[in-house]
Parts: sequence; C-alpha cells; structure tokens
Amino acid sequence: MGSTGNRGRPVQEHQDAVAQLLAQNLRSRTQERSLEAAAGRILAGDVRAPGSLPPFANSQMDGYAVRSTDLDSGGAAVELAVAAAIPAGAPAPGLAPGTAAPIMTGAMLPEGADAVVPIERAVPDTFYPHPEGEAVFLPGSVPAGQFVRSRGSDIAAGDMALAAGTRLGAAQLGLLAALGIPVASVRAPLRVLLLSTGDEVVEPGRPLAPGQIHDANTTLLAVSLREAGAEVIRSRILADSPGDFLAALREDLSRHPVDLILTSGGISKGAYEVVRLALAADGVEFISVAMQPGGPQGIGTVDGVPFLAFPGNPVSALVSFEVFLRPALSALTGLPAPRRVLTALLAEEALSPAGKLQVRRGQYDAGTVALVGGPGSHLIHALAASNALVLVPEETERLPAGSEVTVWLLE
Ligand SMILES: Nc1nc2c(c(=O)[nH]1)N[C@H]1C(S)=C(S)[C@@H](COP(=O)(O)OP(=O)(O)OC[C@H]3O[C@@H](n4cnc5c(N)ncnc54)[C@H](O)[C@@H]3O)O[C@H]1N2
Ligand code: MOO
Repeated sequence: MGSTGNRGRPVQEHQDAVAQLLAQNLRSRTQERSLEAAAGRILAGDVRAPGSLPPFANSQMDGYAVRSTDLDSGGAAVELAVAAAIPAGAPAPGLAPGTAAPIMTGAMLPEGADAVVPIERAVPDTFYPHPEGEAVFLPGSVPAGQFVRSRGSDIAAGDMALAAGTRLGAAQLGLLAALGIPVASVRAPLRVLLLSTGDEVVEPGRPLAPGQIHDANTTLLAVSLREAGAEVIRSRILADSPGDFLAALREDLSRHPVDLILTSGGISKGAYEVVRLALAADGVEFISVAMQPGGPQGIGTVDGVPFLAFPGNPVSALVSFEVFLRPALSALTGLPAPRRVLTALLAEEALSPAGKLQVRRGQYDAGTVALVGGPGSHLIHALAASNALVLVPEETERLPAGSEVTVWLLE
C-alpha cells in the first residue's frame, strides 16, 4: 500500500490511502427522514420543485389590488370603487375595471389585477370603516407588477430546488416544507465500531488499580465521529489479549453491521500490541507515517470491513482523526465541513523532528497562534485548552517566533 521510507509514509499518501479505503468499500445507503430529523444531514438525490413558489400570484402588501391601466392618469389621484375584500387563504373573484379590491399580504391576486397599492398610499388610508362600493382615491400612475409576487418568481415547477449533496440546514429544510415535501432522502450516516484497547484502560467512573488510567479515547473519538455525522454503533474497551480481541471484534461484526472499524492503542513496537498482533497477519498493514503525533497507524480491512487503527495516546488519536479520517468523511459523505485553514503568526519558537509533519496544539486569536503545552501526545489537558492545530512542515526543524504557520481551527 504505497511507499514507507525511513521517516515513514508521507502524510498525504496516508490521507489518500484512508480516503481510498473508505471510498472503495462504502456502499452509499440512504434513509428517509422527516424534515426536522434531517437537519444537518446530506441530501441523497436531487429534488425538483413539484410546484411553483409562490404557487399563485399574490400581494406583497396590505392594500388595494388594481388594474394599473385604471390608474393611468399621468399624476393626479384616481377615484375607484371599492370591491369585495380578499383575505389571505381565499380564492379571489375577478377584478372588474374601475374597481380596487382590498387585499391582504399573501392573498391571491384577482384575475385582471396586475398591481397593488399599499393602504398607506390610499385615501382614506385605512380599510375600516370603508364598505364595499365606496370610493377610494389612489395615486395616478402605478407600474404594472408593483408589489405583486408573481407565480414561480422564487422557483418554477420542475426546476432544481436542491442538488444531491446539499447539507440540509434550516433554510434548505424550510424550502422543502414550502414546496410541500414532508420527508427528505438523506445519506445514511457512516456506522462505526469503536474499540479502545489496553489492559490499563478503564471506563471513567470506575476505580483505578495501580498502573491503570481512564479511557479518554472512546469519548474523544466517539464525539469526533458524531460531530462528523457518523454513528457509533458500538464501543467498548478490549484487553491486551490478541485472541480475545479478535473473538470480540468478530462477535461485534456479526451482531452489528458497520461501515468502519476504528481502534485506538496497541499498534506500536511494544510486547503486547494487541491490535497489531491480532490483525497483522490478517490483511491489515501497520505502518509509520511521517507525522508527530500520530505516527503509528494501521489500515486495511477485516472481513471486508474497512479498518483503521489509531495510536493510543489521546492527542495522537485526535490528531489522527483530524488529519486522516475527518477529511475522508468530508470528501465522501459531505459531512463534516472541512476545518477552516488559516495562516497565522507563531507567537513563540517551535522545534520539530526532522522529516515529520509536526502537529502542535495552540490558541489562535486575531492572526496569531500561541502554542499550548509541549509536543507530548499524552497532553490532553493542553489539547482541551486549544482551539487550533498548528502545522510545522516536514522539512522544518525550527520555526522562529513570528514565522507564518498553517493552523486548522478546531471550532
Ligand atoms: N519503541 C517504541 N515505542 C513507541 C513508539 C515507537 O515508535 N517505538 N511509538 C510511540 C508513539 S509515537 C506512540 S503514539 C505510541 C503508540 O502506541 P500504541 O498505539 O501502541 O498505544 P498504546 O501503547 O496502547 O498506548 C499509548 C499510550 O496511550 C495510552 N492510552 C491508550 N489507550 C488509551 C485510552 N483509551 N485513553 C487514554 N489513554 C490511552 C496508553 O496508556 C499509553 O500511555 O507508542 C509509542 N511507543
Ligand atoms: O506518533 Mo506518537 O503519536 O508521537 O505519540
């Protein structure tokens, strides 16, 4: 699966490999969702307008529906006879020449009328008391079409309302509602089996024995996945026994159809690397990527299901997600929106290992980024205090304060 030099597989190469793995193995599934339940999802197919919007010519103002030619006096106010009023929601009878029909905003324009005069410009300038048949004086010379919202002026029947791939926010879902469409066909979220590994890893809330730590990665990755529109179908912590790991993985796969298996931990050079020991002979490749943190990576398929292994250090897991999985999901499913990438001035010097993309954590504010914490991949407190990833390029070993750096905003 590509070249892996001394310093590891180039970051871009592994990004491509992850994107390709998902693209090749994911059958796109769709779901029907009610409009409100479809918020934030990606539209699966084109939607054409089943009818026009507005569906009929209607008034943009409370006022009088008129025939513009009746007001063609060249300037002086014109007297018209008041016709029956037209409320919104009722069919409008035709407008006889020489008459003006009180019309409310959104009410159907009567046949024959081609303009609306707002009530403020009429004499008298109120509707009540002002019975049908009385005279109303309206300004001479009103352009045809004034304050008329013509049929189909927003969208005509048959035109493209929303294209496949559109992210459905309030406005897009409001449009479907306006078109009378009660459900949306959306792309099904990616289903993920999420496994944290390690004898030392204990669920938060449980007491720790000596040498144990609480599981940060399940929460960190589950939330990242959910924010990216994926669905964590099952997550659990598995101990450092390759046999038990494989049995548990296969049991989960048989019970829960998933599109991706994601593990953290157990893939580097130690004596008990459970994920590597369980799967290295099984079509999964364990490699080193030229990145720090997040160097150790696993990629392949297990029983035909795409498989990715991230390193166990929490910052390594998060950076792996941001650099490899999140962009692949964006490209493939339309969710999430890519991170905002900015150039910022580095507030202090940064040292970086030769030949590796170093991903530091920082606080970005108004064009400057200050590093938060050191490069250590266990520093989850510093990660939590950061709002940006700071990219120190592979070829750079030292960036002086004031250098321009690329940052990815995490918010
Ligand atoms: N001799 C070498 N040792 C290590 C290398 C190396 O190249 N040669 N690489 C280091 C790097 S870089 C990383 S990153 C880690 C990756 O290790 P693993 O993916 O095998 O992960 P573990 O050893 O299981 O754990 C690493 C670290 O993270 C803690 N951890 C694990 N899971 C969780 C969790 N769910 N929540 C919180 N913390 C977790 C674990 O206790 C370890 O401290 O390997 C280096 N070693
Ligand atoms: O690749 Mo590791 O993530 O540096 O700690």
